[in-house]
Amino acid sequence: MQTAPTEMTFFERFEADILASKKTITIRDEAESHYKVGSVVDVSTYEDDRWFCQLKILDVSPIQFSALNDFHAEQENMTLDELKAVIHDIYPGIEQLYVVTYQLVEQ
Ligand SMILES: CC(=O)Nc1cc[nH]c(=O)n1
Repeated sequence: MQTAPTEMTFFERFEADILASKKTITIRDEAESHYKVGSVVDVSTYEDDRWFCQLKILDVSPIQFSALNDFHAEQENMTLDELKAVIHDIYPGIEQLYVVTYQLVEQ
């Protein structure tokens, strides 16, 4: 049994959108999908491990790369083409992914 992670990292380029609640989901691979619904996680930048917020995990649901749609893109504050390119860059060739839906915890 795996323990649920209490931390999450994002690339710096996503920080402003997360803090403005314009990006309300993240799409991760299986290894990064074990978040517990209802938990609050500390969020840091991937590049320099700088803490910048807490997020409450609202949902974790499986999604196939080929099933990503405009609603996912809207929740990522991207076009669908941009989202698919980003996810393909981060997780090349991975079809089974997970949508992690979260809410910014106001500090
Ligand atoms: C660091 C990292 O993997 N960040 C990701 C990955 C997928 N989506 C996202 O928003 N951020």
